Amino acid sequence: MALAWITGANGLIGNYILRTSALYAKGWDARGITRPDFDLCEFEAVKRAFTEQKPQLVIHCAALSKSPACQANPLLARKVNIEVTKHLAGLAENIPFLFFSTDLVFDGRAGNYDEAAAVNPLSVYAETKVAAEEFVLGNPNHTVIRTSLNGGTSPTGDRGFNEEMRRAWQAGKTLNLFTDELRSPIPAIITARAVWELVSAQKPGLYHIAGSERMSRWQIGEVMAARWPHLHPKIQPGSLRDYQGAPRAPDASLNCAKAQALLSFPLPGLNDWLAAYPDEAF
Ligand SMILES: NC(=O)C1=CN([C@@H]2O[C@H](COP(=O)(O)OP(=O)(O)OC[C@H]3O[C@@H](n4cnc5c(N)ncnc54)[C@H](OP(=O)(O)O)[C@@H]3O)[C@@H](O)[C@H]2O)C=CC1
Ligand SMILES: Cc1cn([C@H]2C[C@H](O)[C@@H](COP(=O)(O)OP(=O)(O)O[C@H]3O[C@@H](C)C(=O)[C@@H](O)[C@H]3O)O2)c(=O)[nH]c1=O
Repeated sequence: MALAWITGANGLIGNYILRTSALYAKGWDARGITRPDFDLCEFEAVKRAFTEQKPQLVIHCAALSKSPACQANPLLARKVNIEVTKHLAGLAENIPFLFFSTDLVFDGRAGNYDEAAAVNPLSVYAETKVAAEEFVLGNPNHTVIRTSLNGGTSPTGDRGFNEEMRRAWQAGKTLNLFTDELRSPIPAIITARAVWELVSAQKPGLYHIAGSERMSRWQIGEVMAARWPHLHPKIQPGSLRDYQGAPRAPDASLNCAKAQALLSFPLPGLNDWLAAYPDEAF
């Protein structure tokens, strides 16, 4: 079987892509590339490993993936999210390369964005993603996947939006959740299945892969609270107007019709998926 590198494999999405490879990617020998293997900013070490291992596919999930962290450390955000991506895409020039971008490349004024919509990043995180996308899409054999809030169980237990909420409630905190911020939340295990199907389709390019239901952060909080009543979850309605950080996109919901046309299954809405899998760890 041909070797596939999954960078960021200790993270939320990368770990699901790795874990589901036996199920959804039978032709691939998926190898997780994690920070303990090497720091992706050490370009010589990365090049040596790439030359020795000769992967035939790279799914690049590694990133500085939290908006606040990127806002606080723009240089590191650009190094990891742009320069690392450029280096890996360069090494993978002649093989399929898939890069993860975000719904936050949009300013959220319209919502229901398709792949033809104009980007307008409002944060450092989003700016780094736009710059990396442009480089990756310069290679017609490479792919950019824009996704929205992903949930699930991560190796560190704190990477999914659902995990962040659960930890806050376990600590007795009250979550102030925006009623006026809309996203397209998706279980990361669904993202992983869709990514493997895109790999099999061998149709590189730009794709949106996200949940089919547009939800506010408040609505997401309500469904999470209903799933864990034993945590006595406390939420209160909040507004973007009161947020002190970088400007936020009011409606970054994604239109995923282009990817959906290639998938063997319907991209679910979060509510429907949670109802269908009440016992799934989430
Ligand atoms: N999760 C979400 O809701 C969304 C995610 N995305 C994008 O999807 C991709 C995957 O996101 P997600 O899985 O949530 O991210 P995580 O933060 O869960 O995982 C990112 C991984 O990248 C690794 N990493 C970061 N810097 C380096 C480095 N210098 N060398 C080696 N490894 C490094 C981290 O290692 P370590 O564990 O050691 O810190 C971590 O395991 C990212 O590009 C993100 O921007 C886009 C939209 C939504
Ligand atoms: C959702 C939300 C956040 N916040 C605050 C908490 C936090 O400090 C800050 C940033 O929110 P988030 O951490 O959700 O970051 P956000 O900008 O929503 O980005 C998220 O979506 C995509 C892009 C990802 O990559 C995820 O990893 C995650 O970073 O806003 C609220 O006060 N109320 C809310 O309802």
